[in-house]
Amino acid sequence: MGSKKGRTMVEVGADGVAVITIINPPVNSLSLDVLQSLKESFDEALQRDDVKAIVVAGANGKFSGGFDISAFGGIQQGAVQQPKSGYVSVEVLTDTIEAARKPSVAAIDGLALGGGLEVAMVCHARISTPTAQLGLPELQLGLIPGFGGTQRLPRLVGLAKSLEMMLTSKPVKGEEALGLGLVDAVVSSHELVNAARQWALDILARRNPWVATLYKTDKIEPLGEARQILNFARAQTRKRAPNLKHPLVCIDVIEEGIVNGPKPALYKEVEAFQGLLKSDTSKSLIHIFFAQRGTSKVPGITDRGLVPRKVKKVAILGGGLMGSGIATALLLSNYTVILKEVNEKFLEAGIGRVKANLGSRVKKGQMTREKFEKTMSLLRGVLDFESFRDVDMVIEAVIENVSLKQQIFADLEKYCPPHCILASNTSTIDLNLIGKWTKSQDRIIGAHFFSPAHIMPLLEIVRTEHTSPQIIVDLVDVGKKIKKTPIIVGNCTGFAVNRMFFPYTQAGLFLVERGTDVYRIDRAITKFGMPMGPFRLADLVGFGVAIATGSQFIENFPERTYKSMLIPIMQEDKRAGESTRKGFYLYDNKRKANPDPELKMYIEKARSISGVAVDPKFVKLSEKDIVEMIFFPVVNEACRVFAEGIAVKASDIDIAAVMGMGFPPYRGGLMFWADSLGSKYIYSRLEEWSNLYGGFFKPCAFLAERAAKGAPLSAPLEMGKSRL
Ligand SMILES: C[C@H](O)CC(=O)SCCNC(=O)CCNC(=O)[C@H](O)C(C)(C)COP(=O)(O)OP(=O)(O)OC[C@H]1O[C@@H](n2cnc3c(N)ncnc32)[C@H](O)[C@@H]1OP(=O)(O)O
Repeated sequence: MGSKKGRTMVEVGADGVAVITIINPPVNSLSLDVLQSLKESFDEALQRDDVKAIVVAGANGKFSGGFDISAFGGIQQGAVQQPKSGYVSVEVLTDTIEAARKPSVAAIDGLALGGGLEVAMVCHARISTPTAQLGLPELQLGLIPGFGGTQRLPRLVGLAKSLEMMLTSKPVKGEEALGLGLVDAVVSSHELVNAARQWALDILARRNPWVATLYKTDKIEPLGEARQILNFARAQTRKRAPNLKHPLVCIDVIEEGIVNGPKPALYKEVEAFQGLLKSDTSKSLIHIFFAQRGTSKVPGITDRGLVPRKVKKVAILGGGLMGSGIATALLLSNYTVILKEVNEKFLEAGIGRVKANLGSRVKKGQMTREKFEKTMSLLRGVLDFESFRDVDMVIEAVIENVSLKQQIFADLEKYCPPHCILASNTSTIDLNLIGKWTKSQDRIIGAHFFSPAHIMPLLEIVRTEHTSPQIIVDLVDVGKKIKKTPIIVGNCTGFAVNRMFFPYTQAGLFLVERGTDVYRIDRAITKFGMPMGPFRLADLVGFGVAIATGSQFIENFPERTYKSMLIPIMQEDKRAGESTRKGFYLYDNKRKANPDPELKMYIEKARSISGVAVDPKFVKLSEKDIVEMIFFPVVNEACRVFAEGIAVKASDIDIAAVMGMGFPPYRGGLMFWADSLGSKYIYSRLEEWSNLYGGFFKPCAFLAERAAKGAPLSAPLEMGKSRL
């Protein structure tokens, strides 16, 4: 027998209250061992004559983060034996705890998520702290609540609110939970367990109600109204997430409880849960959950026991779109920020942008006026380097000009203290080149944000062969503090995300020149699950940027660049994308994109420059073929990024694709999705296209090798092959 994963503990006080504590660090997840132990603890408490009432709590200030997600993999593969269907939900939670002759109260601090909240909801009352987070985020994992949550949450907070909580996976905090009726009282952390004990005794004395949540009816709407709410939620879900089935399954299970009663619905819930656990969607989303947490674990860097140093004051060079966005992100996490510009006018504009970013939060009610003023007071604008003498980190965010950046880094070395992290937000330029005139190569690092920097969740941290591990660990820590998911990548043109984006646009241009309709391509790609197809994206980014970054790629990877003149021709005609209100689409006042019949003219011109003719096969290309011809070149590039050691793990590429490109998480990220199709298949298609249409499609050596072995693309590289 392997060692047990977590347990519960029972302590009986002189007041006759048994406190059952869930202990399974770090988040007290409900492993099968914890659940078994919970059942035994309850059996003990219910049998003992000296126990009158029960409190359930979690160790170390966290109630429970829910079912143990790391056990799902084993269950999916059949390697872990599960208890029989309905055992936990019905036999343990409903028939043992909720139906007990002794009252129980949940004492909730920290987290009560998923199965954690479901355990709390079978108790006869709940007390929480104001900061506790309560929610059912199972849908985020492609699942539905499986321990009765679909039945009990609606009965506590009403149908509409419970649907919102489940469909968005968003938790509520203590005070809101109190207002909703999800908890019965809110008290401070140090009073929590005693308040829960007293509440339990008061239930016993009938001073507080003894509620079996499953049979509560006062919050559920009458059948007709309930059906309306459910149908509305169905329609919205179909519109918002047309590729996902599990939200609809969730709504069906909730409806079952309203129509046929909650007890039979508990069995339907379990059955649906187990079915969904086998789905590709849940496998993909669970993969993403762990991949996201794995990005900050880099062998040789984060396993050395280095402690991140404290970064308090950060200087940013350049108050343009990127610089002001980065400043906003830092300010929002209470960093002191110095913004440097070259003249008063630019400085004022930069500070104005930060103000506007924060101001829009005030408008949306996400920030109080007072907090806004306080946050703005952390920002100081400057025109020279004098105040750089005590900064802990600098982020350079000026235009992409090599000699300008070289000069700046030489200056930084002079003015900044020796411990200061010297970061550049460049998206394409080699960091070694940027730091060429300094002796500080070991503290130069890339901090590549995505626009808008205060909103996009990804931060590419670029290390060179000189960057010291301490500097990397420091920047990862700052990244996490400003709520970004950091991925650590090697130094090259375009790093991970832009290297993948490049063939995305290029493949689109290739198809269009051969006769596939621009709008059909974008539609097929958005149907696949991308937020935007390649052409709508090019409009958003703007043709100026697209051409500038494109030229970096042409220079560095000429053999695999598809050279189309379509974008430059349009740019010349003052169509430069959304900012000029014309690009591949026409834009109205409300930023709505409409097809433009004039586009044909430009396409014909580009076609004749490339010397290609319309091919009827491409005019009628199926949606599946469009998706594959756009994404297989992207997979091919991702394989290079992996094989070159630019990304350390395939799962980092998955996160880069999901958070940097908007690749649908329910497909598990780019490499995970590619593996679901198989390396052989992808290789054979690219090989076929490469023979027909040239080097742009040529499968790389890594892909060829994996295909020949029938090996997954995501399998780790052999040791020692990585460049870094
Ligand atoms: C039958 C039931 O209905 C089914 C379920 O309950 S499904 C599970 C529902 N619960 C969830 O989805 C919650 C998932 N967890 C989270 O959202 C977040 O981890 C959290 C809000 C709990 C904590 O966030 P945060 O403090 O940022 O820490 P985070 O890095 O995410 O997690 C800390 C560690 O706990 C692990 N962890 C978190 N929740 C876990 C869970 N439910 N099971 C197993 N491990 C979990 C993480 O993998 C991470 O491990 P690591 O340190 O080895 O990387």
